[in-house]
Amino acid sequence: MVSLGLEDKVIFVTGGGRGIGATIVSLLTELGAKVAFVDINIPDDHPAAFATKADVTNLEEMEAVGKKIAKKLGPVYGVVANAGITRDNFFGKLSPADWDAVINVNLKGVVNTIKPFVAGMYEQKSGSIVAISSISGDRGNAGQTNYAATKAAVIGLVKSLAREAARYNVRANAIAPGFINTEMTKVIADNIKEKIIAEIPFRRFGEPEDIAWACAFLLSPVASSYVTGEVLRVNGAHHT
Ligand SMILES: CC(=O)CC(=O)SCCNC(=O)CCNC(=O)[C@H](O)C(C)(C)COP(=O)(O)OP(=O)(O)OC[C@H]1O[C@@H](n2cnc3c(N)ncnc32)[C@H](O)[C@@H]1OP(=O)(O)O
Repeated sequence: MVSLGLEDKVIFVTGGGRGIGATIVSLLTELGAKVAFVDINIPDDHPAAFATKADVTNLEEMEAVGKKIAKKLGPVYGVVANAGITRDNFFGKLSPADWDAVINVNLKGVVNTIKPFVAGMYEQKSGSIVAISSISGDRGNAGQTNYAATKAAVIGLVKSLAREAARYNVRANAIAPGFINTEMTKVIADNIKEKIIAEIPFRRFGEPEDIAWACAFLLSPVASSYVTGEVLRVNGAHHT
């Protein structure tokens, strides 16, 4: 029998209440990890070892959550910065508030998610950080200059952090999902969806499980111990 080596590893996920995050929480739990997550709403029927309401835009809240997780579940091995929002519109129509909201959650939120845990990981000389970027940060997407800017920024963050963290045996990677069937993509108008699907060789969106398995791979100290500073595209070859 082989294993991904995630049994009893404490892993923290943001935005774990629904969508891709909820699927990541379920899969990691099934793989034996002790999973903790935050979201702005917590569903009643989640499988995690610990869940609490918290806002990723608030560093103090995230630091308090970090302390609670360590106390309840033990030292954190893995962090998945998944929480994200969209405020789509064409560049000329995006308001300053649309920029601020997206930057606060998708970029500062990722910083606030990782920050409380790095010192502990460095001390343990073990850890894996995964940030959820996006195809929009990789190739751009009309209507998403704000979202794409934050998702590209996260790639720069992770690549730089990987270089800093390697000496402590801590890895940092990003996943760039393509269009995945979740609430976030459900709201795209049908005529736009058709155009997007026509560009995807598979002619369909991906599923949250596709991202959850990529995440399990990047967290695994067995499967990806020499992978760091990498961006794993999971997008059905929706590249250009
Ligand atoms: C990928 C992830 O990581 C997850 C996600 O974010 S999922 C959400 C992804 N978001 C998108 O793809 C943006 C989709 N676009 C929109 O929601 C809207 O177009 C908008 C809010 C940006 C603007 O709305 P609007 O001002 O009413 O303009 P709208 O009529 O929709 O679009 C104008 C034209 O641009 C096209 N268009 C808009 N966004 C497009 C896109 N992303 N790709 C291709 N074509 C697009 C429309 O089809 C339309 O074409 P026609 O004039 O030929 O009909």
